Amino acid sequence: MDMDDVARRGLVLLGCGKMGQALLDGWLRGGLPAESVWVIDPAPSDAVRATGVHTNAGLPESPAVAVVAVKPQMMGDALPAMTALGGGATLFVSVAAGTPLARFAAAFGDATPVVRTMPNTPAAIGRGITALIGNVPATGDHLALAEVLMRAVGQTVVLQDEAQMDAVTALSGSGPAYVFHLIEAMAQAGTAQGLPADLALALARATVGGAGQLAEDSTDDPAQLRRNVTSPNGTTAAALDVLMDEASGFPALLQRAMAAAADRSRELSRG
Ligand SMILES: NC(=O)C1=CN([C@@H]2O[C@H](COP(=O)(O)OP(=O)(O)OC[C@H]3O[C@@H](n4cnc5c(N)ncnc54)[C@H](O)[C@@H]3O)[C@@H](O)[C@H]2O)C=CC1
Ligand SMILES: O=C(O)[C@@H]1CCC=N1
Repeated sequence: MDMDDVARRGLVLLGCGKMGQALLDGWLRGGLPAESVWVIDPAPSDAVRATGVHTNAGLPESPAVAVVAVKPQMMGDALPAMTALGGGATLFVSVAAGTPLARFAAAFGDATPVVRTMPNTPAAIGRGITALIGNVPATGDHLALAEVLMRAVGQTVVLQDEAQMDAVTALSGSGPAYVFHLIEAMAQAGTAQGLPADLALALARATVGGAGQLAEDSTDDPAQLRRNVTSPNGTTAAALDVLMDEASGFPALLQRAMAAAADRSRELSRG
C-alpha cells in the first residue's frame, strides 16, 4: 500500500483539531487529493471545510487508512463511528496519547492492523517528529505506509516496544510545551532585568528558535554547543552555575516534569 492506494481508496480522519489539522495540511500539501479524505468531527473548523475534504459525510466502504486524532478521553464516544472499518482491510493509525494498541483491538477486532504514533505540534510547520509502533497484525508494509503519512509533517522514528511510548510522549510529544514555556520564562526574566516586554519576548523567541535550529543542524553535540557559548568566568558560566545545580537546576526539574508526564501517560493507558 502506498499514497496512490490512499488517494484511490480514501483516508478517514477521526478528529480534526490541532493535530488532525496539521496532518491534514501536510497530506494535502504532499499531493493527496482533498476528495480522497473524509473528516469526522462534530465541530470542524472553517479552515478544514475550506480544504474541500468530505466533512461528516458517508464513509467509503474500504478506505486504505483511518487516522484517529481525538482526545484519549473521547475514544468511547468517537470510535464506534469507525467500527465497520475494522477487520483487516483498513490500516488504523492513532496519534492519541495514553491509548494502547490493545484499546483499538478491543474496538475493531484482533485482526485489525493498528499503528500507534506520537507526533508533536511542530508538525504544523513540517518540523514534527513522530515515534511509531505497530501491533501484531500490522505488517512491514503497514508500518511503512504509516511512516509515509507521518513524514508529511516531519521526521519519524520506529520504536521497539510499546512501553517506550510513555517516555516518548513525555519527551517529544509534550516537549514543545516545555520549550514554549522556556521562551515565556526567559522573556519574563529579561523584563525583570529591565528590558521592555516586547523586546524581551522577541529576543527570547529568536534565541530559542536559533539555538534549536543550530542544535539540529550542527555536527557538534549539544554539550559542545553549550561550551562554545561559555567563556571561562564569564556571564554564561554564572548562569549555568544556577541552571546546572544538581539539586535545583534544569536536569532535576526536567526529571520531575517528565516523570509526571510519563506517569500521566501510563495512567491514561489504564483507562
Ligand atoms: N496537541 C498536541 O501537542 C498533541 C496531541 N496528540 C494527540 O492528538 C489527539 C488530538 O489532540 P489535539 O488535536 O491537540 O486535540 P483537539 O482538541 O485540538 O482536537 C480534537 C478534535 O476531536 C474532535 N472530536 C471531539 N469528539 C469527537 C468525536 N466523538 N468524533 C470525532 N471527533 C471528535 C474535536 O471537535 C476536535 O476538533 C489527542 O489524542 C492527543 O493526545 C499527540 C501529540 C501531540
Ligand atoms: O498533553 C497531551 O496529553 C498531549 C499528548 C502530547 C502532547 N499533548
